[in-house]
Amino acid sequence: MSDNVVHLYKDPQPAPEQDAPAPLTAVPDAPDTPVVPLWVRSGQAIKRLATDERTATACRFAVRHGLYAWGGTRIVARRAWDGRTAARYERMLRTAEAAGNYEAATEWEERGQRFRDARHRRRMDLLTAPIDAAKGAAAGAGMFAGGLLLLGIVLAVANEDFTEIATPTMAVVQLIQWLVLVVTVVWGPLVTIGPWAALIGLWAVGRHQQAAPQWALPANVRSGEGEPITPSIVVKALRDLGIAPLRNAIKEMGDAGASMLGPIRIAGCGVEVDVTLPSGVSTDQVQNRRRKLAENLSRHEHEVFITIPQAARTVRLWVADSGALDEPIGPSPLVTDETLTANYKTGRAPWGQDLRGDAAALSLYQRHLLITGLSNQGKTAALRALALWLALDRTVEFRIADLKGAGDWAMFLGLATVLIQGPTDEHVIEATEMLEGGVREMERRLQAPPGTEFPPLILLVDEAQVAFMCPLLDEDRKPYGGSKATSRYFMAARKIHNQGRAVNVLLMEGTQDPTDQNLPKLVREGAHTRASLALGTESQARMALGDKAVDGGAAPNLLRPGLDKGTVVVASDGIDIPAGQSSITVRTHYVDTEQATVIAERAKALRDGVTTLHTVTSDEARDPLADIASVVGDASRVLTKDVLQRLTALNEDAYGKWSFLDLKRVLEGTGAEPYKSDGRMVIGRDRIARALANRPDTDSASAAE
Ligand SMILES: Nc1ncnc2c1ncn2[C@@H]1O[C@H](COP(=O)(O)OP(=O)(O)OP(=O)(O)O)[C@@H](O)[C@H]1O
Repeated sequence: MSDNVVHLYKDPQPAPEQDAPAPLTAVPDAPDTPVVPLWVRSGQAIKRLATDERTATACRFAVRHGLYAWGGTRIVARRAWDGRTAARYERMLRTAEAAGNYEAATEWEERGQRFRDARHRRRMDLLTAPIDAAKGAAAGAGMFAGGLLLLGIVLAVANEDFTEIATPTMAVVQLIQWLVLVVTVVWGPLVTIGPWAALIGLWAVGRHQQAAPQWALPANVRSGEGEPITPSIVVKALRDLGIAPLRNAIKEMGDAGASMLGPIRIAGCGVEVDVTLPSGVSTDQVQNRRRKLAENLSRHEHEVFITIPQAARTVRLWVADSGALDEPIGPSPLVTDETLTANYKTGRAPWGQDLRGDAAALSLYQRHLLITGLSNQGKTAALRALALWLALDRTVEFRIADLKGAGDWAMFLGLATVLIQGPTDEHVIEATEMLEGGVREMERRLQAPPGTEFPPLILLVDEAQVAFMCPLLDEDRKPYGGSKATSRYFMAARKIHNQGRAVNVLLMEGTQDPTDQNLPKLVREGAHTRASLALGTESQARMALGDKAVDGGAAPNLLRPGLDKGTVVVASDGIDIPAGQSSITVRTHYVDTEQATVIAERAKALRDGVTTLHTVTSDEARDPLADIASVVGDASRVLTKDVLQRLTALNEDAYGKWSFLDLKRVLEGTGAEPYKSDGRMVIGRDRIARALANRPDTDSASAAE
């Protein structure tokens, strides 16, 4: 019924909530907060006050300015003492002696002696000086009085007035009276102000010299951020290095410890200075304290490089301008200069900048290369930049195995003659066979008549540690990985290292996080150019670059993973390394994958068109399917073992190293794959014939795509 009722008034609005009487709730009394005793509260307040940053700043301010006055007094006193005594000569003499510079020591001794003689003469003169001074004063006073009298007489005669004789004398007397008056008026304030003025002078000297303890100095001075490197800062940093003989020798030298330093030269985004260490201090003692030295110079550890130049007992410090190393370097000439070409023999790959900011270019001519580093530090990018430059020389052939296979080398498709991409054991087998193919080519070249010119063949394996760690055995039970005399990858790499250089068959390897297992000693030492990005430990740095480079100051283990991406420490005779140094640090230009693809396209344009193999077949352009068909002959089926034997007999070079896997790989997808007959693997004549008849015109096994 209610549905039929039409109300004559609007729907009643619900009563506004505020009109409803608020429900009364009983609020309990706030619980009694326990009263903290006064002494605790006072203690807390004092603690808060004492630890407040503003209190610390105020204390520092007060102490600093107080000590400026005290420090200034010491400095002025010392200067006065130096000026009056032979202390300065003594100090310089000790400095020269401590530095082993006996010639300078003799000279300072002579100068000191001359100073003493002159001082002695002055002192002797002082004995007779009062009498001479009295005589001089008496004579002067007499002459002055006589002069005044004469002037008075002249005035008296001129004015015809006898009283004028005394006028000049009286004028002088009055002048003296005035002077006395002035002095008596000024003296009081002078006595009051004088000491304060002197104090302000001393304070100003102390302030100028920052003569207060380090902790009391203002924050910006304390941190030394951006502080330029001056001789005194370097000497102080060396003194506080914690090497007792060095500290003592510098103390002996006094302020002039700077004589240990050569000139401070601007070098790229930092400065460079040679330090000749006093006897008893060895260069490696300084090298081992790189972090402390950097901190003493108000720099981060990675901003200070210590190398050993040729001069004996000398270390060369390179100190970056604060933060300069974190600035990116510009793009690679490979990217910016579209007309750039390369010359394998005479050219150098523009790789980056050294720390001095000079272009760092690497010659790859007849040098095997090894680049290592922790994961994700820019190893592939650095290696690829070199390969891309080399690709701009159209005579260079590349065979590449990327055992990560994430597409970092994909742009070499159509540029490299072999491109293997992937991390599986199958890929390792292919990479090994690629290297063995390189060995065969090398051996062929070695047998050529002397003087034959060979085009460069670059065998490049990225993530080579995957190959060394591969546990797979071939059909002869020879391991692909490992570092035994039977290890196939290892032995192929060794052979190329031993003999490939002279015939331009070169191996370039990129590996990660080196250990003795994933980068055997013989392989690391076979590379002529060794480069390393950031590494974890010094022992890894030794593996990557060799003992000589590390002993000479190379320290990729001190690069900062993540922050120093693309920075490589290089030991090679293919790059300009300052005399006496064994390595150089290069900040490489980053060529990303997109840019790399563009450069690769340019390189392809220089070539007539290269067919890239994704698997490795024989060196000669043979037709394996046809060869298999021919060795199977009329028999309806032949054991795969026999097929392999017959293939070897047909062409030892092409098929001598073939295994069952090769046979299977070549026949895969053709419909003529090996199959089991009577429990043994065979190849069928009819199937092969069908496969031959049905195959497209181009051989799919070796087609580019
Ligand atoms: N020269 C460089 N300057 C700045 N950043 C770089 C440089 N080279 C590489 N990087 C950065 O480092 C990243 C990793 O580079 P890359 O793939 O070459 O390292 P990787 O050491 O080969 O890594 P992994 O071996 O772990 O695959 C790049 O994506 C890039 O961001």
